[in-house]
Amino acid sequence: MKHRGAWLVWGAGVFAYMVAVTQRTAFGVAGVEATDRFDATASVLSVFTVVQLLVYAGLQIPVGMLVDRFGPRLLIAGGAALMCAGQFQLAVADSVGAGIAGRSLVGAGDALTFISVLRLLPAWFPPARVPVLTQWTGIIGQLGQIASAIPFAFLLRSLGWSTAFTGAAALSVLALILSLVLIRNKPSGPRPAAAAAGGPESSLAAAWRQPGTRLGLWTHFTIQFPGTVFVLMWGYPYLVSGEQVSAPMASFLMTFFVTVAILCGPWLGAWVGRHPLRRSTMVLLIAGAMAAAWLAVMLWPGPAPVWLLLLLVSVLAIGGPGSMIGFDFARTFNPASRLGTATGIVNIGGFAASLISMYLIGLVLDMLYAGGFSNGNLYDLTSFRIALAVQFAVMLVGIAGIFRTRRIIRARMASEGLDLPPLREALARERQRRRSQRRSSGQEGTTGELED
Ligand SMILES: N[C@@H](Cc1c[nH]cn1)C(=O)NCC(=O)O
Repeated sequence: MKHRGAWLVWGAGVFAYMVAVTQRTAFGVAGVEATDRFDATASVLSVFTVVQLLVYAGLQIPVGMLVDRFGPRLLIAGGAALMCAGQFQLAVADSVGAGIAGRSLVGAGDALTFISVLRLLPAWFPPARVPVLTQWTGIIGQLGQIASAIPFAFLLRSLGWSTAFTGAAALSVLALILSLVLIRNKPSGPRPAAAAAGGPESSLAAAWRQPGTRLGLWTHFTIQFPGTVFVLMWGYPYLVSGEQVSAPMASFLMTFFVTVAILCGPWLGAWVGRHPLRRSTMVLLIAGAMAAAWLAVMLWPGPAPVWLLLLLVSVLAIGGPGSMIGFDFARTFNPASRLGTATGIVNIGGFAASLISMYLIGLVLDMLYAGGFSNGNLYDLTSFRIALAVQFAVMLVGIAGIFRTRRIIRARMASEGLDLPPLREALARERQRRRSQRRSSGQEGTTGELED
């Protein structure tokens, strides 16, 4: 049952997440100014991003356990406070060390936010609504990038570094106030399930032992990273220097990425709600589509045509909302008492895979350049394509993880008498269900045939 005030609680949580995404992405917009301010090279600047992501990923499990112990409200507010401190530190920083300290605080505050906001959903909304609302949380959060790309960038260019970062810090003060005023961990009334018995260690061990959590981790690992690597690091230089795309076209492709991610999120959420037993199949299909799109671009003789790049960007963009299926696994396979811990485990996947891939791609590019393969151009098209192909290896690791954990889950289901019908049979039943639904006009079906 949905509870009174649920939308306000969720709204404040989503606002806090959107602000976190703004803080996360603000530094990327300030690259040129940061080079001047810190007198730093490109590789030193990339340390800012890597440290921030490392802090974010490293804190996921402790934060998940803290959410289970103290509830989301305190953590969302704490996250906003840390990000405010981090952006203010950046506003006044004038050395690389001081700047990295600011980015670390931002990464820590960011780490506290997303899984805490997801933790609010099952407490306030009926289970059938949670997959779609999980997607909406992700989608609305991504709009935070627009706040850093437009108003923050405007402040930076017109009023300068310190004012822009102080303004960003002020945004987190607003998120802090709203979360303290509007967010409640759960509706008032009788206390639901008690906290995990046996303390934090056993909650972590129990969440990890649950193969559904690991299936979520491998899901997030496999399909979130190709898009993250593309948007956060290598996509723009690959398009402009490798594929010889003009700068405005590259920016258009990046914007197109966000648009596709926003458009397909609700559809994916609704699909997952209707076909919970086919979630991993959807994940594998998305992974296959990503690998096929990259392969087509890499094998294209010479620079790829724009239509193919649009196709690539669309498929990569589906990875963002697609990876949210990982959180759905965490939610449906774990009791509420350790949901934060399980969600934290899942959320490490995509960020770990992204960091590994970003590093390996840079390493291969450097090796090809040093070996004289790149014709004196670090970002030579063929070298770039070879370097980007390391993503296939990372993806294979993830797919192997999905198959392994899915096999364990299906074996457990079979031992409990829950046999999954073959996909072809399930699809035929689904078609049959749709036909009879159309015939009995006006009657709305709520469950899909694939659920049986
Ligand atoms: N998959 C992303 C969020 C997302 C949703 N739609 C597009 N991207 C994710 O896992 N986010 C975690 C975070 O902290 O932002």
